[in-house]
Amino acid sequence: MNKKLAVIGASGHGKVIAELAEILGYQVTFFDDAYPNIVQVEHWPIAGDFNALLTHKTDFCGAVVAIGNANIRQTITAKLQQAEILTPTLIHPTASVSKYAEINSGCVVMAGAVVNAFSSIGESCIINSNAVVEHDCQLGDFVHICPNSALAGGVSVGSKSWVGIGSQVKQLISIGENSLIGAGSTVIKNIPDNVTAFGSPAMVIKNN
Ligand SMILES: CC(=O)SCCNC(=O)CCNC(=O)[C@H](O)C(C)(C)COP(=O)(O)OP(=O)(O)OC[C@H]1O[C@@H](n2cnc3c(N)ncnc32)[C@H](O)[C@@H]1OP(=O)(O)O
Repeated sequence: MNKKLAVIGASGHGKVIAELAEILGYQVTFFDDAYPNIVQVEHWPIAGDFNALLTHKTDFCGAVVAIGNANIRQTITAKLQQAEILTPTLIHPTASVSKYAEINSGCVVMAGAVVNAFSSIGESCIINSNAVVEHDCQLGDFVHICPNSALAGGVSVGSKSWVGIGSQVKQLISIGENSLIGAGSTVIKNIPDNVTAFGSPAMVIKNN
């Protein structure tokens, strides 16, 4: 079986994904639009830009978008789907994912993360190292739950929102779409769409 996986984005996040993919038995090839200005990331060569991947797509069993920016992740994911390139979900062996949870395609679930029963994770989400998504949470597409953040039971997070590192969200809270929760926040009231909020308790600071 072809286990050659394209990783798009030669970033720090890309390096973590590359190692995760290797742990899962894939052979990693990077693609990045900075090519040919950048031809290598650590010991991994960069094979070309995104168009090069499209040209050689039949060489690969799929691709992972290793880009933190949700809008860019969304755009590239759409192009991959248009090109009929599969976007597998990668789950680290030390992550704990309930058999009753649903995780859509293109997600990465990093080391030590927990996704508990009856939670639903949208497309191309990042559940980062040691993040906790408790029972009955609903995450839209392209969400990022940063390292060491915890969503209590029944929390919803709208598409393209970002919960910053080391934050916690009280049970049944709703965070809107395209919103950003700053690092180290405690969210105890609902957060609307398109805002940045931070602090303990988290307050809306600005419109995005
Ligand atoms: C594997 C990984 O690396 S995953 C990435 C993890 N990274 C994160 O989670 C980062 C999340 N980002 C943040 O927390 C950012 O600080 C943001 C987005 C909330 C704000 O960023 P900016 O809009 O650039 O704000 P800026 O840095 O200019 O700060 C503005 C003010 O808010 C304060 N502030 C910024 N972030 C926070 C925060 N999280 N909590 C409390 N205060 C904050 C600053 O101290 C500053 O205060 P001052 O005006 O009194 O000096």
